[in-house]
Amino acid sequence: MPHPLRIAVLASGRGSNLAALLAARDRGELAAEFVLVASDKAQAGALRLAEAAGVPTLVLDPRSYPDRRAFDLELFAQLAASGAELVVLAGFMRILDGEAIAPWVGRMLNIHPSLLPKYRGLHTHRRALAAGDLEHGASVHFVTAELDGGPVVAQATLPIEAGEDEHRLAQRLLPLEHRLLPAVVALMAAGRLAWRDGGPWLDGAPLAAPLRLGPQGLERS
Ligand SMILES: Nc1nc2c(c(=O)[nH]1)N[C@@H](CN(C=O)c1ccc(C(=O)N[C@@H](CCC(=O)O)C(=O)O)cc1)CN2
Ligand SMILES: NCC(=O)N[C@@H]1O[C@H](COP(=O)([O-])[O-])[C@@H](O)[C@H]1O
Repeated sequence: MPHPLRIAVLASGRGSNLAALLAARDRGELAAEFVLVASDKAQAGALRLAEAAGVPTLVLDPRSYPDRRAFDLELFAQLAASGAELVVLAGFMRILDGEAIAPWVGRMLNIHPSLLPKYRGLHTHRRALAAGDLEHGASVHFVTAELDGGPVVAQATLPIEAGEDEHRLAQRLLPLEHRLLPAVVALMAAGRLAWRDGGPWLDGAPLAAPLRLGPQGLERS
């Protein structure tokens, strides 16, 4: 029996995606040990969730560093020291320096609230509504230096409802995120999803297209 995957989570906000990961672990659906939750925001709700779950926490204040790269290099030095084998960005709101993350490409995932490659960056729900899109969704992708440009592993979609605003759309998307992210991380923990030859492989073969979140879980598209 392989050891549980050692996971560190970076979060800047409320931490509902962290909570979903912890819950999946507690249900026996995710063979993981959470070794650290780190944030750039001392008031992040994710830190309170981690403390309540007995997970070590770390806060680094960007204002204490001379520049972004110095902050990121320290952050990832701390992640390495934690023994993390996988880093999950769960609402982490800083663009990361390419040099700092280079050793972690293939070992870092992000959940992004859009159907990538549409709407990289911020304000995704607002942009989907402004574009008149009929559907929206979330993507889990490997993190690379290119912002939200790494290979997409899986996506979840939902129809956009007439007249809804960005806050309602965001709230309706969250439950799908809370299923999507743990399902992908569980594939990593089970050794089924891996990074080889510069891209994602699933069950021993290159992942040709993102998986889709269906009623029964992740499905090949
Ligand atoms: N090098 C990479 N860094 C990050 C990635 C990535 O794929 N490559 N993913 C993002 C997560 N993210 C969207 O999913 C995202 C987070 C933050 C921003 C952004 O513009 N941040 C601003 C500050 C915004 C704020 O403080 O409200 C900034 O860093 O200047 C865009 C997309 C995480 N990092
Ligand atoms: N660009 C990154 C980004 O916008 N991520 C989004 O931030 C929210 C965090 O919520 P949480 O703190 O409750 O998990 C989530 O909706 C996540 O997709």
